[in-house]
Amino acid sequence: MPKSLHKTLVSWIGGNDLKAVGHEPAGPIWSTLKNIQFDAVKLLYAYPYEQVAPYIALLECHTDIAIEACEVSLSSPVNFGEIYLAVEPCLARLASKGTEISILLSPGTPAMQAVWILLGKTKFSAVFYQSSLEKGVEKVRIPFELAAEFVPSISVISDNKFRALADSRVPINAAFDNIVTQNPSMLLLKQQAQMLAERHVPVLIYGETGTGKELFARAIHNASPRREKPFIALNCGAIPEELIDSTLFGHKKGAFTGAVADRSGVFQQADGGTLFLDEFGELSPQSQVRLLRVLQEGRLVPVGSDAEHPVDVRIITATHRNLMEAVAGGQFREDLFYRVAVGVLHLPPLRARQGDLSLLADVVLKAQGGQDSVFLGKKLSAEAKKIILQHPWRGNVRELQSTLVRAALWSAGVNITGAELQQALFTMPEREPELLNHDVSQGVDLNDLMGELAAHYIQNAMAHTGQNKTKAAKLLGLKSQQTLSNWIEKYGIEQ
Ligand SMILES: Nc1ncnc2c1ncn2[C@@H]1O[C@H](COP(=O)(O)OP(=O)(O)OP(=O)(O)O)[C@@H](O)[C@H]1O
Repeated sequence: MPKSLHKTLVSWIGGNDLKAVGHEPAGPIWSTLKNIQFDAVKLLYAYPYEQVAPYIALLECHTDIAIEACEVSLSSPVNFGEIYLAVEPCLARLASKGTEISILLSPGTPAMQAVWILLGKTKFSAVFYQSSLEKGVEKVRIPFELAAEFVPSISVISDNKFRALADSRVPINAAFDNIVTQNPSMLLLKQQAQMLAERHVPVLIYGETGTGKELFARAIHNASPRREKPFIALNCGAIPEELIDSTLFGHKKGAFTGAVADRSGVFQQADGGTLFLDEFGELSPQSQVRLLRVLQEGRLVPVGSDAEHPVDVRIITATHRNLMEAVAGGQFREDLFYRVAVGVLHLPPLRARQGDLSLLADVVLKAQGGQDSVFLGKKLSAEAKKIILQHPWRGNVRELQSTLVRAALWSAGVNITGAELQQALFTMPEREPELLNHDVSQGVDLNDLMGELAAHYIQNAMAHTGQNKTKAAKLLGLKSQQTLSNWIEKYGIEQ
């Protein structure tokens, strides 16, 4: 039978693919090409050409199918707007030739995966694959229709609108004014959050504690068409397992001991509005199943009741855990992950937000002045600002806020001095590394410990240099590539 369609695999080139250079090709792309028959492969990459060229050459030696690789310039691998603008024309060109598009989801960042799913499930009808060491290459079943279930108006959102929204000159909605920043990556995140606010898609916010996940969630709600309806926040990690069902879905009087009256759950309280599920990664496997069912069916049954209630909430989830890793490790349900991880935002920790410390400090002090006259007119002296800029904030805006409040409370005059700020800082004791913590009286195996240390740094250096032994040896202060190989062999270090 003649082939009617050209079957093309499309993928970003990821770090695990590049590791293959110098050996047999490995990584998700090669595994997929080995296992599934395609007519062509189209690869996008945001790594420097020098790093990618040897990989492509290696692939070409091992396969006869046509390989086309295309460099994409991204200011950040999580920039949704830029990723969209790179990916959309590529898929459009393939679709216009009648190509059967298959997308490999594994390589790339969660933002890249989210854009693949958005486009591959809406504008272009694509088949999805993923490849992992544990499960090999699999076709991915994405058990929902984005266009039908989440974005009924997708067809009326024109490319121009999407492009305009992706363009950083779009004015930020006032709902985002509370998010104080002058850091370029945070400004972009505000733009992306605004894009997501306008559409009824679930949002997943990653970030260390106190980085502003709830602040973003509230801003998304306030900028969305649901702004007049409730915003309900729930910390999933703080609810005991036996109460999670009734907290989420409500209960009938008498459903269990202590249920003295009917009570609505957060889904009902947030009806028509937004439900923010913080510490989402902490939900137990049982709760994950029940939540998934409610999200799939759009209906819930309160504990102890027979009556079904329709669910009309927008879900925003937040976590500090890497959920992709939790999915790979089997602790988090993959189907639930894909259901909530449509719009993904990664909030950087405070220590990575250049330019924000000083600005935030001023805003926090001013805001505190509005709440309590004790703080009115308090200012940071130049010395206090210097200490703030030099302090290794662990990532947390809350830590900065409470330090400033303490310093302002203790300061005698209008100006907070350096000494007053220093006094207000809590310094965390450094944790002694495990490696130095063994009890010698119980005996230690020095060779094992040396091997552990060597493996840690050698693997890091190899990853950092794209598996280039000469460069890695240099980074580790070793004489040559041969010396590095000797270490690898001596301690049996896996690469
Ligand atoms: N960019 C910012 N501008 C102004 N305030 C901020 C900013 N980021 C965080 N904050 C403030 O820091 C505090 C912590 O923020 P938030 O509760 O949103 O963090 P979170 O990531 O949800 O924390 P957790 O993970 O602990 O729940 C809040 O008082 C918030 O207003």
